[in-house]
Amino acid sequence: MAGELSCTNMFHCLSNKMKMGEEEPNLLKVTEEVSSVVRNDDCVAEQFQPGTKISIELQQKHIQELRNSLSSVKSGMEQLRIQYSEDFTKIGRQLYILSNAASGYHKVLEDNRKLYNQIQDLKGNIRVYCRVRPFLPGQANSSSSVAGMEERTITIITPTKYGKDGSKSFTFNKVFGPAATQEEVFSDMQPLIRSVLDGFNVCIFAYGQTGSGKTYTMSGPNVLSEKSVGVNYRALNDLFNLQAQRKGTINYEISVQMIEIYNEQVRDLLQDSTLEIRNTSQKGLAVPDASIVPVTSTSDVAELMNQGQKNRVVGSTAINDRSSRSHSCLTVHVQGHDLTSGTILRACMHLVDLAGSERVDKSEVVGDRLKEALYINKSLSALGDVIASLAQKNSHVPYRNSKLTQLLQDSLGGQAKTLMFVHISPEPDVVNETISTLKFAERVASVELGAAKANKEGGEVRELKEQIAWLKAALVKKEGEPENIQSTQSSPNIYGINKGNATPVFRKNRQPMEDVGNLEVTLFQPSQLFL
Ligand SMILES: Nc1ncnc2c1ncn2[C@@H]1O[C@H](COP(=O)(O)OP(=O)(O)OP(=O)(O)O)[C@@H](O)[C@H]1O
Repeated sequence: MAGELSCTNMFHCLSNKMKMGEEEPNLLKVTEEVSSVVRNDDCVAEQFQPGTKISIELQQKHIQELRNSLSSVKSGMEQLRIQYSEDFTKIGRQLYILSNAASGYHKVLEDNRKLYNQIQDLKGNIRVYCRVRPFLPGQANSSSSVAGMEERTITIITPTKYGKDGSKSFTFNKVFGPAATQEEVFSDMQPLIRSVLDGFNVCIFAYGQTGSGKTYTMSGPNVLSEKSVGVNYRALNDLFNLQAQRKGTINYEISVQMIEIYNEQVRDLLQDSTLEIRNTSQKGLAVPDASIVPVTSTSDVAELMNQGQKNRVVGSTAINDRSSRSHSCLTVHVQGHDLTSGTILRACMHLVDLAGSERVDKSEVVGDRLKEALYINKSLSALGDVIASLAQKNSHVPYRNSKLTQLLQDSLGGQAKTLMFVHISPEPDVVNETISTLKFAERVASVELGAAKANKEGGEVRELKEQIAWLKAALVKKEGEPENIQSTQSSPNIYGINKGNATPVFRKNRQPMEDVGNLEVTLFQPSQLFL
């Protein structure tokens, strides 16, 4: 009886373990346990009477059957194990091949992207990125005017025409959907932003109708967090990091200006005063009178941005409470001195948040607000005209038609790298605005400006240019001072050495040189002339 129990228990135990799929070492252990029970049962059988003997024999028969099935299970398991291990090896090999193919595919994609960007760089196309704003909290988001999005294409459901709905697709350098994060957006434009440290002028401008997310992209939402800060903060932060990394090879000085164009008046946001745009591209400063403040950390920048934001003209329209009725521009000036080659570079980056591009009738405005809207429309259409004449490669480009185009002149027609960030709202009731925005953006994308050039020059070229400039200046000064001819002949003062109260030929600081473009020239020391 004891044998029967232990055998049955063992059988259950064995089958349970097999059901549970325990590993083979366990199975072998169980097998040994069963065998030992069976051996014990054999001994027990000899001690019983004939009646019980039959049942013992029966049990022994069962046990034998069990043994047989156990050994067939064992060999089955062994075969399974071999089969599994072969399958695993095969799967491993296939996974290896697949992962190689996948990484190759990603590399090809990455190479394609780089090549595409290089072609863009060579042609100097204005890059155009498109961003779709998500529906805002509390808005019904059952239907969107965006029918589909791919990496570079966006499809919009066009309004019913002649009784049937249609769709229209637009292709740009990159399309960001409503779920795109600030980090994703920034990381895509990061290489462009970084090129300012290599001497390229950069311009990024946010375009779109009121409330489509321009300020969100450039600065961030009203309440800022590390995750939600926009391009402006991230760009400066990135430049500071690079500045620190390159310390020892290149010394960079970074400074910022913040201006606003409101009703065709240029205002300094860091001083709250009115200014003029001047054609002073040689100095790299479109608005030389605006305060230019050196910055060394993100907290400096945050402080300045707060100050600038307070001075911004913010109105309220029927479309968006937080609507800004002016174009704002944060300009980052960078000057670098390569400590090994002596090269000096100077570049600037305009980060522009344009005023809303919606039509006047949509804004339901009158009085001052109407005046603002008209100015905005005027400057944006001047921007459109400039873009159109650049696209047609006209000899005359009407930059002077608005303050905005005057400000962006160097970035649009010069040798800058330009990115337009076009924003659209997903609501179907503004689809006409969305389509006209995207059409404008498509035209911008077709403009080829020619390859951008870095504003840097090697030490030797710079020195030669400095010498020429210095000699020219000395000549002009001598020509204007005939009474000094005698004294100059007897005691040459062509180095501009200050004699008594006479004004020195050069001022103490750096002197801009016309033909050096953005380069700022270090004061030429007379003693260097004959070195
Ligand atoms: N990508 C986004 N994710 C979340 N909220 C967004 C996004 N884009 C915009 N918003 C929100 O939408 C509202 C309008 O955005 P924003 O003020 O940036 O528009 P705008 O185009 O700058 O308008 P304006 O022309 O008036 O300056 C804000 O509340 C903003 O926080």
